[in-house]
Parts: sequence; structure tokens; C-alpha cells
Amino acid sequence: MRYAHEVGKVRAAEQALMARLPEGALMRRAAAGLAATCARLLPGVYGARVVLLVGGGDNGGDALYAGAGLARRGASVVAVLASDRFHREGLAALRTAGGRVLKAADTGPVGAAIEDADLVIDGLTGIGGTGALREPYAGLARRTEDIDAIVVACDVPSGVDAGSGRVEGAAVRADVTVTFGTYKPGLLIDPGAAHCGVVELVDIGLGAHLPDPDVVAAWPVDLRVPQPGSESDKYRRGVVGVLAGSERYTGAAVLCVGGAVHGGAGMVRFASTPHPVELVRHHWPEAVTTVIDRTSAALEQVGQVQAWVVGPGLGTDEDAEALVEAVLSTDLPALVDADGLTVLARRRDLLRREAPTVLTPHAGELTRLLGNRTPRQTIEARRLECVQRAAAELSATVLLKGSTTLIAEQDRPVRVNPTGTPRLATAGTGDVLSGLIGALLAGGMPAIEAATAGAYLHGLAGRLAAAPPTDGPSGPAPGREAPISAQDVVTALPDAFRTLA
Ligand SMILES: NC(=O)C1=CN([C@@H]2O[C@H](COP(=O)(O)OP(=O)(O)OC[C@H]3O[C@@H](n4cnc5c(N)ncnc54)[C@H](O)[C@@H]3O)[C@@H](O)[C@H]2O)[C@@H](O)CC1
Ligand SMILES: Nc1ncnc2c1ncn2[C@@H]1O[C@H](COP(=O)(O)OP(=O)(O)O)[C@@H](O)[C@H]1O
Ligand SMILES: [K+]
Repeated sequence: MRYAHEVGKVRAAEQALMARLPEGALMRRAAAGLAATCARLLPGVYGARVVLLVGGGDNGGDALYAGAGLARRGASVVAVLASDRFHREGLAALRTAGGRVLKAADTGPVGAAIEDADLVIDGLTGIGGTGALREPYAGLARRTEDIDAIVVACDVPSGVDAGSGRVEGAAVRADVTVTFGTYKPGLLIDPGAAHCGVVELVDIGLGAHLPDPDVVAAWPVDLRVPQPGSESDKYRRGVVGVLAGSERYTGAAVLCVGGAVHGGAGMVRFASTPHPVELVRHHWPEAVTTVIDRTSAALEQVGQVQAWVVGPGLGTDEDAEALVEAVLSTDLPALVDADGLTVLARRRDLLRREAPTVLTPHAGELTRLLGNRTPRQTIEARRLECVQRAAAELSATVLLKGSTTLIAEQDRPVRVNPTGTPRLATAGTGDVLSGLIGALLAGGMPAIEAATAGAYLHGLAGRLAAAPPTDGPSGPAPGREAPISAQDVVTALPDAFRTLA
């Protein structure tokens, strides 16, 4: 399981552990782990050309000690000092082991050393990095782009904000990130996550000093989607009611019902105006459909359900508002998406309810929900902070879509979805997700579990649809993926579910 702690908690745990250890012992543990990974990545350590990019803090100290370890095993190691400050004992250890030292200002020799290197250790900044990298750090980070060497980031790729994953300027793109004690949120959340390559966690003994995690990556073994048994019938498996589509927007309804039909509910009840109902009946004969007039009394015409999905393609007029209000006035779990969220942005009073509420905004919708005080770009850059704030302010389970979907509920660790592909960034895939999560809610899953499992399965279905069949679920090379449609995601859902069996 991958879990992450806020930077302040990592520092507190390090302090508590360091107080019980001899001076410098913790850094040497970290450096030994880093050196061991580098040694494994190299075809041979003896004679290998290794460059250390060394910042002024303890991240640089780790790199220097790791470099000293590799130099003792016969590697040719060059440290590039980015600052007049540096870790003195670390540098002394490197010199004793036969390492050489350059200053960042020696641009010619530094450039040549990086170009010729077999492996570069990025020790510019770790959890102490703040804001965009300044010079000469930024220039050194840029020098690692498009080189032949393996790039190994120490603790965090420099330029990535460890606490949030924010990247404000130049940042190292690592092949491997060796992180210490626990993951940091920025290693799990884009854009930071996309800079990490493969992340290796080195145990430095922090475990006993760490509190509960702040961020947890969804893990397939923990996703307990409802399984039918011999006693199951369609009602006991859960009935999901979908209120979606309008005379103007019909596709959203078809896709949302598609997600619900493949989400494992015993039955999908769909209600809307005549045109979307006709199309849904055509595409999904399994759904039980009702033509409603869009008033608050409409829900009684639909029949019994165990959970509601409201919003995709609904429109944002007064009728749509009446439907959202009617759903949120029930004591059933409810998911609000798309146009439903636009309605909610002007009727946040509707969120005052006891039953579970799941909101599935993308960054633009979340801007509106938060009263237009936080611009879309800020939400995209500070996804973790914004989804946590939204869950607290809106008293709901909030699933923030985009590159690394996050799911937050107040006083719970934020869930990070590890599946998905940028190929999902195509119209209609969000509608599939809301239908899918609605079906899981109707099956009795708690809101945060339904949202987490839904995001995982949806992302996996996207990958399965986009990837060549031989690549399997866990990692097609992005360049080998094909464009997909939202309907392809629906079609791939059964295969995604089968991976959990
Ligand atoms: N505290 C501990 O006991 C341990 C810390 N460890 C290492 O120590 C790191 C944290 O060390 P520090 O707290 O010294 O912080 P860092 O070394 O991560 O960063 C601080 C240094 O980076 C510079 N800096 C920060 N932001 C910058 C920017 N935007 N542009 C240019 N320079 C910038 C600062 O001036 C300072 O010199 C961890 O990430 C980890 O690698 C490990 O050795 C494990 C044990
Ligand atoms: N860059 C990206 N990488 C991965 N997934 C993405 C990316 N951009 C969007 N997605 C996913 O694609 C889906 C798009 O949903 P949404 O924005 O609601 O589209 P629509 O409203 O057209 O259905 C979401 O599941 C979202 O998480
Ligand atoms: K680093």
C-alpha cells in the first residue's frame, strides 16, 4: 500500500527518531538506501561515471554520502555544488572516498560531466524545497533533460513541491525516485507524480514515529466491490436511480446509464424527458425508464431506489434545480455531477443533509462550487489542498477529477487514484464515472469507498480500452495507447471489474 504524510509530520517523525540515534545516523541510513538503488541500476559500479547535483540542505547531504559509498566501490564520482552552503561532513566523506568537486558556475566542465554520466543523482532539494527552483538549481535541473544517464531523484525530484505535487518552474524528471521513510503527497499527485518515474521507498525506521497517513493510494486488494451471492436478487443487489439528460443534451444520459448498467447494480432506473428516455431505451434495454415532467414530484414516478445520480446533461434551469433539490431532500445516498454541480453552486443550502453525498467535479466545476474564489488554475496546481477544503466546506465526499483523481472526506486520509490515462480526457467519460459510482453506492458501499472503487475501475477501463491487449492493466507505455471514446470505457468496465476478482 502506498501512503503519504505531510512534510511537517515527516519532519516531526525524523526529529523524534534522530533524538534516539547517534548524530548523522539517519542521513547515513537514507544515503545507504540511495546508493544501493543506484548500484542496482548500473550495469556495474566499478568505473561507472556518476554525477551528484548537490543543493545546500540535507538533500544534498544524502547525495554526497551516497556518492561517497559509490566512489568507495570504484565509481568515478563528481559532485556539482549548487550553493556555497553544503553539507560539510558529506563533502568530506566524498573527498575521502576519491570523489571530485565542481561548482555550478564551472558551466563547461559541469555540462561535460552531465553529458558523459551513466547516472545522475539529483540532490538539489527534497522536502525543504519551496517555490520555483532558483538559479543555478533550475539550470542544473534543466541540464538533466534528454541525457543518456539514468536520473535518480533523492527523496523528491527537485522542483516538485513535496507536500502537494505542485511544479512551478524547472523540475527534474527522474527515472527512479528513492524516497525515505514514507511517501510524500507530491510523489503521488500530478504534476509531481509524473516527474518521479518508479518510486522506491527506503525504510529508515520512521514508521513507529509517524501518525496516520494524510494521503493513501487506492490499492486493488482494499477495493471490496459488492459481490452477488446465492441469496441475491435484483432488488437486494441495489437499484440506482439516474436523473440525467434533457431535450438538448442526450448523450450524457446514455453514457451515465452505461456506467450504471456495468457498475453491478441489480437494476438501473432512468428518468428524464421523452427524447433522452427514447435513446436510453434504445441503447440500454436493461434500464427501466420513465418519462417525467421535471418537477419535484417527479421522484415518486420513478419507483424505489437505493441511491440517486443526478446531473449529467440535466441543464441548469429551474426544473433541473427542482430535481437536484428533490434528490437531496431524500435520505438516500446521492451523487451530484456536471450540471447538477452548477445548480448546487447557487444552492449550497441543499448540501445540508444527513445521508451521504458524493460530488464529482472537475477543476472548473469545483471553482464554481467554492464560490468562484479559487480560480481553476489554482485548483489544478493545488489539487490536494483544494479537495480537502471542498470536502470540509461542502460537508460531502468530493472526488476531484483530472490528472490524478483525488477523493476527500472530512477527517479521512485523501485517496489518490493510481489508474487512469490522459486518453480519458475526452467528452463523456465523466458521465460514465458518475453512473458507475452511483451503482456502487446503490450496492451499499460507503461513499468514500464507492468513489474510490469507481475512480479505480474507471481509470483501469480507460487504460484497458486504450492499450494494446498484450500490455495488460498495469502499465502500457503511453505512446502505445490509442484514442478512446467514452463508450469504449463503458465496454471495458467488465474487464476492469474482473481484475479485482
Ligand atoms: N531531517 C532528517 O533527519 C533527514 C533528512 N533527510 C534529507 O533531508 C532533506 C530535507 O533537508 P532540508 O530540510 O535541509 O531541505 P532540502 O535539502 O530539501 O532543501 C533546502 C535547501 O534547498 C534550498 N532551496 C529551497 N528551495 C529552493 C528553490 N526553490 N530554489 C533553490 N534552492 C532552494 C535551500 O536554500 C536549502 O539550501 C530530505 O528531503 C531528505 O533528503 C534524509 O537524510 C533523512 C533524514
Ligand atoms: N489529464 C488527464 N489524465 C487522466 N485522466 C484525466 C485527465 N483529464 C481528465 N481525466 C479524466 O477524464 C474524465 C473526464 O471527466 P469530465 O471532465 O467530467 O468530462 P465530461 O464532462 O465530458 O464527461 C475524468 O474521469 C477525469 O478524471
Ligand atoms: K531531490
